[in-house]
Amino acid sequence: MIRLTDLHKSFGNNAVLRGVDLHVPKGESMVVIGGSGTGKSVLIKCILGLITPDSGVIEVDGQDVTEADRDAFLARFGMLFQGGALFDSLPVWQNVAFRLLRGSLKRPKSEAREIAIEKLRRVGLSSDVADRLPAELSGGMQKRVGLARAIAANPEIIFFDEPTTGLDPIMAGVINDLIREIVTEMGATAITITHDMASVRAIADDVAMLHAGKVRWSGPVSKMDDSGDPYLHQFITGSAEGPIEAIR
Ligand SMILES: Nc1ncnc2c1ncn2[C@@H]1O[C@H](COP(=O)(O)OP(=O)(O)OP(=O)(O)O)[C@@H](O)[C@H]1O
Repeated sequence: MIRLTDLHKSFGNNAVLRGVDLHVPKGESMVVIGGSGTGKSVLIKCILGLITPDSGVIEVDGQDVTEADRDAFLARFGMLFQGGALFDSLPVWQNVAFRLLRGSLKRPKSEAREIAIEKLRRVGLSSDVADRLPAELSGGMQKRVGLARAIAANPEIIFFDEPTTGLDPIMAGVINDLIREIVTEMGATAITITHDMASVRAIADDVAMLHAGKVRWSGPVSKMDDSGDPYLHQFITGSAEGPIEAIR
């Protein structure tokens, strides 16, 4: 369970988060949407402790994250970064097993490799990909490798940052379906940031829309189309007409 209460964060006079409240129950898939610059990445970075909020409380399973042991806390998270963020000089399997080869999750090398190959298989990649370099793979394959890395240590909580950016619609659909399947089978709590409405519909149990520093609307994905909220409606229909300024 992740709970954010009255989270504030400014950079100079740019007040990005202005009282964000958000609750993600255990095992649920929450998708956060909102225009560019509304603070979606800042929100995730606050949860991970990469950015310190100015005020507000972040709890994971009822514990205030500022009181948690850092290593043990981070070991519970998996993250699929925007653009994959693979290490070019490391073979695919070492990218997948990155966190299993060092730090508190460290395993013997042969075991880490075995886990990497199993996770690669889970995302639809065969073992002969393991010793290739990321640059030798297509964008869709790299995204799968990033996904395999995110789940390598069986995290309880997974963040997906723009998981389909740069992929063609068919590959995006494949990645969306994989994310949904994996989150369900792992029983993980997931938070996804995306602009891709197809992703929202494929991945979300619940949706939260950030606007003007707050959660403008949140609710089950099934209620999104009939929310009656003009901001959400404009966003999901991609319309230039509506309360959200199209020029930013
Ligand atoms: N470390 C930082 N220092 C100063 N300003 C920052 C920092 N990180 C983010 N910001 C600002 O916070 C605002 C929100 O940024 P953020 O990256 O969270 O937006 P976003 O909603 O994820 O946007 P996008 O959809 O375009 O990725 C922006 O105005 C950005 O310039």
